[in-house]
Amino acid sequence: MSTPRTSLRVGIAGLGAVGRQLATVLDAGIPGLTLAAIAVRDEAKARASVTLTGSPVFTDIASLASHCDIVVECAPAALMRDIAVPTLTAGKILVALSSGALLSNMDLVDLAREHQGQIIVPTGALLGLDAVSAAAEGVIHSVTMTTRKPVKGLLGAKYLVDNNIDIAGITEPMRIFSGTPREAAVGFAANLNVAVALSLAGIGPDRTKLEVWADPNVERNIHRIEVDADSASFSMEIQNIPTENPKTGRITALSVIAALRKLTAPMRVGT
Ligand SMILES: NC(=O)C1=CN([C@@H]2O[C@H](COP(=O)(O)OP(=O)(O)OC[C@H]3O[C@@H](n4cnc5c(N)ncnc54)[C@H](OP(=O)(O)O)[C@@H]3O)[C@@H](O)[C@H]2O)C=CC1
Ligand SMILES: O=C([O-])CC(=O)C(=O)O
Repeated sequence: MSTPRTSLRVGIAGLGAVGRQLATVLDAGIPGLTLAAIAVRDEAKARASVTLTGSPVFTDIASLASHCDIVVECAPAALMRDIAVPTLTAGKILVALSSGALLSNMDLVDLAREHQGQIIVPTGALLGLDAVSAAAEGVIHSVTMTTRKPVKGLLGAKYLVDNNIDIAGITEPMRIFSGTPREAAVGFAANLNVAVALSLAGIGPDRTKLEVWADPNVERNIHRIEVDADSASFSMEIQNIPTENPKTGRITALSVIAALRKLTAPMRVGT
């Protein structure tokens, strides 16, 4: 009989909207995956925010990697390096949700290569990165994404503050940004990680085109993508139901679970 695959120890960095959902699903039991540790900054508050039957270690982000084989980064973007460097230096896997923060820290890819670690950017709150990466094996002519979010999913973004754009009282949809994912990663660090993930799968953060609308008439975070390539043209749209964090869709944590399952599954579906 062959040796059974060992269980991969998963660590969660940041117990917010995504982290709590991930912790709950992992704690309920997924074959091949064990919730080993959670990095938080206020342990008492974190323990009170989630009900777990298992006993993961509660620790800080500097020590997290030492308890795990995989670290899922679901913390504010500004903490990306603090989480990624110890994980990748130890040759482990980093699942990066604050994908916008990767653009200004691309040396992390070299660090992963040097230590045989790996950075996984999951599809997260988006869709279709399988088709976009397949098309990128040929020639993609253009990728355009239009994001439409309720006002509360955008309030407080740096771009709005820096440009004195007031969306609080709008009664009609308002186009608030037209540019690239690279620009959005700076101006909307907590709102448009999906655009950066799309760009990394396709034609990069400077050639991908992005429009962002604040829309008082929608309740979901809606992303529409149009791709024109030499292999296919396709368009797709996702309408995300927000979590308790209005910026974050419910499907985000589920996308991470699906990606983690593929690491040990005897059959993988999708690229
Ligand atoms: N790629 C994608 O598709 C998506 C990416 N995202 C991104 O994923 C990340 C997580 O999203 P979400 O869960 O909604 O965010 P939340 O704001 O709900 O959660 C972030 C958590 O990080 C914690 N945190 C802050 N500082 C530290 C620290 N020093 N050590 C440990 N924990 C800390 C916060 O704790 P405290 O409660 O103490 O403040 C909070 O619980 C964000 O960057 C978001 O932009 C989100 C959705 C989709
Ligand atoms: O891009 C993000 O970080 C989150 C997002 O739009 C969504 O959840 O729909």
